[in-house]
Amino acid sequence: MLVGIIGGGSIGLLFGAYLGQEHPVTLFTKREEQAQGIKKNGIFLYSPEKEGRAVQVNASFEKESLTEQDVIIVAVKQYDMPELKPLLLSIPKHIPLCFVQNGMGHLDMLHGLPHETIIVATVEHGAKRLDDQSVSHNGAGRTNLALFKGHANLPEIFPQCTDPHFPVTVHNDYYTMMIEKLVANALINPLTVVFRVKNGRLVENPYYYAILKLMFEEIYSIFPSGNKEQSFDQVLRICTNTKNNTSSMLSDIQAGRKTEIDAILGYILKVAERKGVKLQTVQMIYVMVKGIVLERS
Ligand SMILES: NC(=O)C1=CN([C@@H]2O[C@H](COP(=O)(O)OP(=O)(O)OC[C@H]3O[C@@H](n4cnc5c(N)ncnc54)[C@H](OP(=O)(O)O)[C@@H]3O)[C@@H](O)[C@H]2O)C=CC1
Ligand SMILES: CC(C)(CO)C(=O)C(=O)O
Repeated sequence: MLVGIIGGGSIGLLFGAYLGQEHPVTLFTKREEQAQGIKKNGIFLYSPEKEGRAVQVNASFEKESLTEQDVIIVAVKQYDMPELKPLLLSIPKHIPLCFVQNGMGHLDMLHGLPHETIIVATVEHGAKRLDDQSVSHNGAGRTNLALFKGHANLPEIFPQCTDPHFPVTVHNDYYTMMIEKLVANALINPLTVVFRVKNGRLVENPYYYAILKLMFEEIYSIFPSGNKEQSFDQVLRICTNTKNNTSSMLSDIQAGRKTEIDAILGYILKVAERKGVKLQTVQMIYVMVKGIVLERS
């Protein structure tokens, strides 16, 4: 299966390295020098259990060969999606597109795409790009997939990977799947920014944990999906599995990039407002992240 990946950041490189072991992968990058480096040397995959190894993949700065792919995984940040839209519209409608973004902010845009099959994914791995060709797999989780649009059989159109460190699970209900991950990101990402810590410290430090729990109570009152205890356990599981990772939002802050705060906490606050509910802790953490961003800019 010919796999195209748009975006050579933490997740694009991680997916490229795992899927590239079993499929011809082409990574479509924003910068020419990144594509050249990957074409020459491959992607270096590091993980705590294994020594770094290179996986050969193709890479391209030009986007013409997007039209030759069997499936395309879009691994740019949610805030880069509007700029990417013209490119996505130029991809033939029969090619399935898969979106891995955290938060819910991109879903409106997906409604406007003409493609017959659109997949959404929630990624529970912790990954951090070390440089243009290297990624550290800082916490093995799983990738959850669900159909957002279309009738395809997901295991047939999404590339299989037999590596036990890269499991993929298929879900029937995309909305529930995404809300579950939204809750985890709403707690982990902003709190790691405010406290400047890796994910694991949020459960290891009892004071950070107390805020995590307080925020969870507020968010669960807005999205009471499934059993409350199980829902909180799922957040703790993701936090623990990715304990050595720097969250994507803290990475954004450290690199002086925009953050996905509006697609994550901003979305939750809007839903709460529509329901006439005030989420005091969530509101405070949202404002704190916005303030930190302003200070860096
Ligand atoms: N990192 C993590 O552990 C996890 C991240 N996620 C989610 O996955 C998504 C991707 O995150 P992550 O990989 O961390 O983000 P990164 O910022 O590491 O990577 C985003 C990449 O997209 C590239 N890009 C931006 N615009 C374009 C474009 N027009 N064409 C081609 N490439 C483009 C950037 O290029 P350039 O390098 O030039 O800036 C960058 O390489 C996010 O929504 C995040 O929330 C989900 C789970 C875990
Ligand atoms: C899974 C987790 C929490 C990994 O850090 C993530 O989604 C992110 O950083 O955006």
